[in-house]
Amino acid sequence: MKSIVLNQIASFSSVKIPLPSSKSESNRALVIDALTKGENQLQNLAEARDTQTMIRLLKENPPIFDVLDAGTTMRFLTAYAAVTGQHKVMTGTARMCERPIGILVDALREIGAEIHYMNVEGYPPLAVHGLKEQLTHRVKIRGDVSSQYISALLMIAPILPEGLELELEGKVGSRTYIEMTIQLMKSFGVDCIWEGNIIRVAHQDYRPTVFSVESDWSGASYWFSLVACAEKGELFLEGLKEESLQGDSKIVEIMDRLGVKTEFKAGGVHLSKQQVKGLTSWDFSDCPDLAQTVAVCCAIIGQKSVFTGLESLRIKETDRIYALQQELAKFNAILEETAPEEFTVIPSVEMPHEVKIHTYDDHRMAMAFMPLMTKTRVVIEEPDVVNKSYPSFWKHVDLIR
Ligand SMILES: O=C(O)C1=C[C@@H](OP(=O)(O)O)[C@@H](O)[C@H](O)C1
Ligand SMILES: C=C(OP(=O)(O)O)C(=O)O
Repeated sequence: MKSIVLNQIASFSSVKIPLPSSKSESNRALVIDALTKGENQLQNLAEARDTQTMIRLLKENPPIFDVLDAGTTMRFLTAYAAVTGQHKVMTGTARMCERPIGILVDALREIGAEIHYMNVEGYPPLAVHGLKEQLTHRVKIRGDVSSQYISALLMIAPILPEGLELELEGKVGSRTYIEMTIQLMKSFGVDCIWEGNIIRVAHQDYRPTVFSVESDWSGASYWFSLVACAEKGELFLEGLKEESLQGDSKIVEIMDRLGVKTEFKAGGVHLSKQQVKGLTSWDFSDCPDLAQTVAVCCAIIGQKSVFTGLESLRIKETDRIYALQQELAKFNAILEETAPEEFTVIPSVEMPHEVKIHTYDDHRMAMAFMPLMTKTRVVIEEPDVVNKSYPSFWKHVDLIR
């Protein structure tokens, strides 16, 4: 599909949204399942392309692991191939081959894996020749580029004959995703000890487990934003629970400030409108995937706000800072770098009659701009990008229209 047209709709009545499952939880459960040779029962796995790609590669076990544009699949399967002693080529889309992986490769090489860059040093494609012998159980690793390298190493750590001790250096971004990995490993019977900047994992066995994946809080964020932007409207988001492994559940707190009341009920959450309390600033270090949702929401509802912790956005599916700046400008809003690594959202003062949003091969660009339909007619280009994490997204948008 070339584009999708969202006609203006300022209000809607009560609608139920059957949220998809989390791709982050699914991809961790799948790697752990593969490491335990599939003795688990995994329920509610995500429909996300990133998860379906993981399932297919693990099942078919081709010599080339083409992960497409899935960051977790690339990072987790590189570590998986290394620890299981396999010869694999790891590759993906052109953009995936621009997303750094050197920090993970260095750590795996120190542990004893043989890995070669096939094109550019520090980036996929890679030729992985698995580990023959563990050379060390102590590795230092930078925490400020991607937490996925740390999660990848943690999940293979109990399989290593000597276990693993990771020393995290510098600022640790996306910390909640590391916590998610540790919690998930615990569900499968493995203990990690995290003290200060050291995480220790002894050699131990994963225990066969029945594991059910939760609904996706990152996907839920677009619906929170829709309620914040609408004149009137209520939503019921199915499957979300108050206690979650996902750091993106922070959206409840953020949206409480932007005019959304959240009530946890049996079977999900009920969202309704409340008075805007104001959001003067927010640090997105622990929830980078929420930044686009919240930036667009602030720009629409007239909330000037200062955002920090956006460093990792430049190396995701696209340069998300650049993409946001370009697309917000189309309805006269600004994302301005007001200090090093500090960005201010300056809301729209005048809304055009139609806005055409370019999506930059980034699912979150398409979904974050959907709530703009409460103010004007929106055309979203290449809407199928949502398949990466939320293939049923536009079907769910149709429930509102
Ligand atoms: O571990 C995960 O499941 C993820 C970690 C985050 O990436 P970084 O650690 O690279 O910030 C996040 O942006 C991504 O969508 C999913
Ligand atoms: C950054 C994302 O995913 P990944 O890094 O796994 O490609 C995302 O889903 O927003």
